Parts: sequence; C-alpha cells; structure tokens
Amino acid sequence: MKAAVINDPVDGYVTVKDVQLRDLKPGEALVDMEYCGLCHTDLHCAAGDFGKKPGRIIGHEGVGRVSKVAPGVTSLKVGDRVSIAWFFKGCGHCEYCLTGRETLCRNVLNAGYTADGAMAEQCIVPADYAVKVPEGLDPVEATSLTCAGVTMYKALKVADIKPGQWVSIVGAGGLGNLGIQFAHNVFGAHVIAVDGNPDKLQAAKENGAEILINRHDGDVDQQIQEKVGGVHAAVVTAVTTAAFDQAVDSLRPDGKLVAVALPQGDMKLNIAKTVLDGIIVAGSLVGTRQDLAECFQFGAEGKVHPIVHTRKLSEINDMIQELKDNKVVGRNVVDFVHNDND
Ligand SMILES: NC(=O)c1ccc[n+]([C@@H]2O[C@H](COP(=O)([O-])OP(=O)(O)OC[C@H]3O[C@@H](n4cnc5c(N)ncnc54)[C@H](O)[C@@H]3O)[C@@H](O)[C@H]2O)c1
Ligand SMILES: [Zn+2]
Ligand SMILES: [Zn+2]
Repeated sequence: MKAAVINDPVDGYVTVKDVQLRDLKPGEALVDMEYCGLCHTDLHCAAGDFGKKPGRIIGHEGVGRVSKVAPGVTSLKVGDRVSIAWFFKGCGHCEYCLTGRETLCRNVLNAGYTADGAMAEQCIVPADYAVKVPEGLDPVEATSLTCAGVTMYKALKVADIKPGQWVSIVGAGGLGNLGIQFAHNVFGAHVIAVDGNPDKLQAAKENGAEILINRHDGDVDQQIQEKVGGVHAAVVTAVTTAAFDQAVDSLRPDGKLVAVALPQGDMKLNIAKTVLDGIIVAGSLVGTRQDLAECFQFGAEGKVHPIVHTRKLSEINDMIQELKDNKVVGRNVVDFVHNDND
C-alpha cells in the first residue's frame, strides 16, 4: 500500500512510498482509508519538533472503513466507518485512563508520531480506540473533526466558556475555523477571530466570528481590551510564541488562556498580572474518545461544517508547504477513494 512517510534524514517533508503491512495482532482492525486531513501537528512530526521519527507514516485525521478484524474483536465489525485520531491508544489502566483523561496516559500511542498513522491507503488500529463515524456525517468533514474539531471542542470545555461570554480564537486556520463554529454554534459565545490572512478572517466571519482582528493592524490585545473589555477566554492555535504573549494581555480578570498550538519556545507570563487578575493558564490536548463521539454528533447534526479541500496523496509535500506558509483556509484532505495515488 502507498503511504506518506517522514523523510530520513528528517527534514520537514515526507516521501510517498510502498509500505508492506504486517498481520493483525489480537485486538486490532484493518482500515481501508477513505480520506485523511493534514494537520499542522503532522508538520511538527515531519520536522522532528517532538523527536525525530524517520520512516514513520504521518496522519491523524483519518477516516475509513474496517476491512478486517482480528479474532475476538467485538467493538468493530467489517464495514464500520471509523476515525484514526492523534489519541491512538492508551494503556487502559493508569490513573489518567481510568478517570476520563486518557489523552494524558504516560504510555499513550499517537498516530503519525509513535504509531504509524493514517496518511496511507490502509492503517492497522487498536479496535477499541478507533471511534466510529456516524453514517449521517460526510466522511470528508469527519476528517477535520477527528483532530481539529475535537481539539477545539475540548479546549472550549477547558475554557469553561458560558453562553454570552467573549472568547478569542487566536489563529483562524484548520483548528481555528472549527473553534469559531463550536464557540458560536454550540457554546453560545461571542467570538473574536485573530489571524493575519484576510481570506481566513473572511471565512471566520462566515463561521460566526463577530469581531475580526488582523494581527498586522496594530496591537491585538489593546484592540480586544478596547472593544470588549478583555475576553473571558483566549484559545491560542497560532504557531508562534508572540500570539501567546498577546493572548495573556487580551484577557479580562478571571480570564483563561487555553494553550493549544505547539510552537517551540516559552510564553511570557507576567506574574503580578496573573496573581492580581486571577488569570488561569491551561494546556489542552486533543480530546478523549467520548469527546470525539460528541464532536461527530454535532457534525452529524449540522452544527459545525469544516472547510475542506480534497487533494491527491502525490501532492502531500505541496500541502505541507502551503500549510507552512499559512495559505490554507480550512483543511486540505487527501482523497484515497477517487484518486489514483501513484
Ligand atoms: N493541543 C492539541 O491537541 C493540538 C491538536 C491539533 C493541533 N495542534 C497544534 O495547533 C497548531 C495549529 O494547528 P492548525 O492545524 O490549526 O494550523 P494552521 O496552520 O491551519 O493554523 C494556524 C493559524 O495561525 C495563524 N497565525 C500565525 N501567526 C499568527 C499570529 N501571530 N496571530 C494570529 N494568528 C496567527 C495562521 O495564519 C494560521 O491560520 C499547531 O501547532 C498544531 O500542532 C494542537
Ligand atoms: Zn492534529
Ligand atoms: Zn493509561
């Protein structure tokens, strides 16, 4: 089968090559991929930002149908449509796995990083961890919900955002556009979108953002303080430390900063402001299987609609470059159904 594997030596890009799949082990299922989105985290993996993994198959926004299950598997059957997410497998018995925080498991496997991922014609998955995709949900849209969507849905839960409150979504890219939709359509919040690309801000407006701020037009935090008196929560998806520093200053007292993006480096945090204004800073990592199931349900109900563009596997390095250059409005998704992936 064809797969996109991280280059050796690691250089930020991938090679599409033939990969031989091993046999299924107990508890596993084989998925024939239909679609897989390219997330910015795949770029971090291909660049070795979290550790170098040459030869690893990237991809964790995969959707496909089960074509085979190992004997004894009861959670999936042949024909089921399932997702392959960043949270690929937990140990199932640690403190985090047992208390609804399974993405923090210390023995976690992550698709496209510590396990072979979904940017391939086929993928072997741990059956109990591959969340089913409802049949009423468009499979192309389901890819974006598998990482971008569930990550923002969970981040807004962590932000504890209430109806009528103001939330800023800093970075209106693949994650951001879905964050805006979830904040507005599901959480009932007022949304400020911050980005530097006018096309992304236009899409943010169509997705429900009431205030648009182009980061090139002056001081972002000052504008937010002037317009709404600071936000109740800022969810940062922009892959730059500067965006985090600004987001802290855009909060109102008792505001929360939810860190989602993974730029290399540190965030500036004024200790006196943090104390005097009761600021809360939290990191948020994708979502649990239950979060993803909830997220798919909102998609199936039409409450959120990812912006998706289908592409060929052979264009994967162009897709990486476009994402690096902040040119992608929404998500690029590889179509394994209709394209000849040579
Ligand atoms: N925490 C998690 O669970 C999780 C899950 C998925 C992705 N991520 C990370 O989130 C980040 C974003 O992923 P994505 O797929 O949405 O990427 P993306 O490239 O589609 O979106 C990032 C957006 O930020 C914008 N941007 C850049 N600099 C900015 C600035 N200073 N202020 C405002 N906007 C700015 C870009 O124009 C772009 O639209 C990546 O670091 C990715 O690895 C984290
Ligand atoms: Zn992702
Ligand atoms: Zn565990």
